[in-house]
Amino acid sequence: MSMSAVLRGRGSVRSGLLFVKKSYRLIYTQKMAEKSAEYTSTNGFESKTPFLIGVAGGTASGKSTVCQRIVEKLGQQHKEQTERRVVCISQDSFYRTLSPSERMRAERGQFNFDHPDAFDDKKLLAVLKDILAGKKVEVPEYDYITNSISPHRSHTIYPADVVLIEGILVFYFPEVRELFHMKLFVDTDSDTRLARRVPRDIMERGRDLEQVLNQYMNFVKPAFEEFCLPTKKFADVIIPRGADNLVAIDLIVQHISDYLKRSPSEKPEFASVPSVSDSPHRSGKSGRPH
Ligand SMILES: Nc1ncnc2c1ncn2[C@@H]1O[C@H](COP(=O)(O)OP(=O)(O)O)[C@@H](O)[C@H]1O
Ligand SMILES: O=c1ccn([C@@H]2O[C@H](COP(=O)(O)O)[C@@H](O)[C@H]2O)c(=O)[nH]1
Repeated sequence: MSMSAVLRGRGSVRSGLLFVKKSYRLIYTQKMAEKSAEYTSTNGFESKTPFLIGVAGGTASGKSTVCQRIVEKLGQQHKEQTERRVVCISQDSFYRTLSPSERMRAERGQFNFDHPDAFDDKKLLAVLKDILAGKKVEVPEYDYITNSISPHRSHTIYPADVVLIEGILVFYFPEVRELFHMKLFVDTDSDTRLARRVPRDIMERGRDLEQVLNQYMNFVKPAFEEFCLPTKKFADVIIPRGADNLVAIDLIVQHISDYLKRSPSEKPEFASVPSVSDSPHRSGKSGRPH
């Protein structure tokens, strides 16, 4: 693939960042290729550090699903944790511990979990730095029913080649943002996101309809507009329609794969990356309509 191949959709390239609106062709820009060559120094860490990818986007935009697709396409989903070369972390694991009065408000759906202050950004930064330093880290599991970190459940993240961290505000904190080698923004329209969040929160997060809608109107929507949406401008790649966008996901996977091959660190033995023409979308096997 030519280094100067440029995506020529209805997107635009500004200051080396790629803004993609609706249609895609190729996703490499000269700037991105140059950035690949700078892999050893882009975030101030040594060359053996993992390729760190931030995945931002509104609630229920499909961030986790996009990460899952990337893991699958890199052939990692069935590997043991210790063998995985691509791992995913959620920013939700870095919600801070609430005070007793905040906890009472949270139980009534009156705490703003979409505000940057709800996160322990210092801890998130420290953990990401440890990951970049090639250390094994423990990442707690967040419990949306108790609105707190599970005291007894955490995941060990072993040194990996690619680490994805997804969350509504992963691009909000400048020191965290600067660590990423690649920044993705999952751009799914608000109606779709709300339509997905309602059943998810009722079925998986122990809420009732009134609670979900009140929280959405009072906190989630205003905070998305104030804190999350403005971070879209930091993205290298914007993914319209989230996980439905198989073309974008294939191109990103291809880029990660190429990026890793070009780095001076160990060459990962990823499963072969399917070409765009192999994707289920193109071969008519897509499960989900656009
Ligand atoms: N492309 C899609 N089509 C249909 N449902 C989807 C799609 N992407 C995600 N979902 C569903 O929407 C909900 C939120 O998706 P998720 O990936 O967890 O979003 P996020 O991580 O941004 O909160 C989940 O129930 C998921 O199964
Ligand atoms: O205790 C909590 C913690 C978070 N939330 C909501 O979760 C979303 C972020 O998770 P996504 O998977 O990206 O949707 C955020 O909008 C919070 O409102 C919660 O309801 N309770």
